[in-house]
Amino acid sequence: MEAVLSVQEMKDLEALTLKELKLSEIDLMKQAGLELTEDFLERARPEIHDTISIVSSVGHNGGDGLVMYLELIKHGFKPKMVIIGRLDQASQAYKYFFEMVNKETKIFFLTKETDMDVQKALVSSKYIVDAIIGIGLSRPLDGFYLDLVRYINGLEKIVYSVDIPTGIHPNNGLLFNEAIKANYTGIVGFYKYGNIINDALDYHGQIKVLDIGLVKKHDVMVKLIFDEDFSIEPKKRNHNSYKYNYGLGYFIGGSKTMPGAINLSVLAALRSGMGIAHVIQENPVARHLEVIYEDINDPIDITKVDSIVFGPGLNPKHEDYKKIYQKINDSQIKSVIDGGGLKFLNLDEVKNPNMILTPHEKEFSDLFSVGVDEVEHHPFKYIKEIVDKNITLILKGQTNVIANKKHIYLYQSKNPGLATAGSGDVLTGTIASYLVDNSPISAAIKGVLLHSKAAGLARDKYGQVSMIASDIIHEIANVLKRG
Ligand SMILES: NC(=O)C1=CN([C@@H]2O[C@H](COP(=O)(O)OP(=O)(O)OC[C@H]3O[C@@H](n4cnc5c(N)ncnc54)[C@H](OP(=O)(O)O)[C@@H]3O)[C@@H](O)[C@H]2O)[C@@H](O)CC1
Ligand SMILES: [K+]
Repeated sequence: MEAVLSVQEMKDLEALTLKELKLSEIDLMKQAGLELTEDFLERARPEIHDTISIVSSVGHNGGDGLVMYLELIKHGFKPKMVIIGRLDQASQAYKYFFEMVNKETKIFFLTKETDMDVQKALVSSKYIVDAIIGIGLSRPLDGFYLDLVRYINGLEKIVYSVDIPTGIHPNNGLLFNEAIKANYTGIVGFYKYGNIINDALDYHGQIKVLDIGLVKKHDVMVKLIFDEDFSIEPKKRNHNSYKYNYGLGYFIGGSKTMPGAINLSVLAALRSGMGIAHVIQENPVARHLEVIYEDINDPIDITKVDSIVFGPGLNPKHEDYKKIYQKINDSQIKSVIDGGGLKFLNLDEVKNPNMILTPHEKEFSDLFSVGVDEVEHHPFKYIKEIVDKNITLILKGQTNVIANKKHIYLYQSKNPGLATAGSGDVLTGTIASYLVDNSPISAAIKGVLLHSKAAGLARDKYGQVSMIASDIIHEIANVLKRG
């Protein structure tokens, strides 16, 4: 599990470190540059005769680049140093290292007149270090900056980005207009939001977080989690037990046009260990031998049910579903609200503290009646708004957000094969199964992890293009057999 910070938290931590450890900005920049150089040598593995260009602007990201220059020459490399921006705006710490580099080499300053020289330096390099802009990026790139980033991307060199690829918004991971496509990124101190979410995965290349001796922050709410952080082992089975010991689930959803969704959910739950499952579906088409099908008008005794999935493939125009939703909301039943079920939800009227919402980004933005763009730009603002209402949230995406009032966990499956119809329905089933014996947040985490591991096996078998949602269900068995 790794802390993920906002830019402000990172800046506060930097200030705290300087104060508590009585360090100067020069000390900290030096430490960052040292760690970045070690990482660059270790992961990008340049050979001593390889040509390297370090491209810096005049902020502290550029300062890290200057220290890298000084370290690389100590290791026997002969890098070229390119600087863009106005030196008169640089900090004292930057100027300190600038003077040292200036004594060692002829620096290429990027201006209109020197444009061709810089191009030549970059073209002749095997490696380019991007120390242009880091977490101080405050607006879209334009002018020389934009041209430079485009030029570097066009060269297809081995690029190592310092802290974050230049052009990625440090607080939301979105591309402003253009960003460096890195092969490696050395992240200074701690993950920032911009290293993880939205466009981040497509621009960072391989990442590593570098310890530069910042003081540790203990009250971090946002954390990146990994498979090994949580056990997903299902409930142990006794010989002397029967199906109700492993949970009774209700699965409500499906419609004429989407009869499969609720079936994917129920089958995933059964495969994940749920003991017995009922489906309530308008016009059931597909019927599975292991499932009990009920009519939408049959009364459900909600007090006997261990968990409910409400919504996959559900047609929200159907009035009877509204009554069921109200019953769920008026109770404390552990429930997963997904797809069409989310349409009944009014965030200000949620009463049930055991609800897990599983929207994708569009459904998430619909909950607030805002555009997708808005939630992409300010994801944590909206996530906090939901969890403050005592709701557990799984915001599905290439980075999944799993959150409640106390924690915001980020989890990356790194499996583009998951972008296939029905994979979200399967997820509701894995969560429902864990809900029988776990709190909503634990079930949410375990459900996401099991789903992701099973999807990983499905990808290994069928490839990320051909894998489909049913394959994920089959592979649940292989994950649990192994685990
Ligand atoms: N946090 C830590 O503990 C440590 C952090 N460290 C390092 O410091 C980095 C953060 O440094 P930072 O705050 O100086 O910001 P940085 O990324 O260099 O950018 C600011 C410069 O970019 C400019 N600029 C902005 N947008 C622009 C645009 N669109 N187009 C053009 N220019 C633009 C902006 O200009 P201005 O907006 O002032 O005109 C200013 O000149 C961090 O990523 C890490 O590498 C380590 O050294 C030590 C420990
Ligand atoms: K950078």
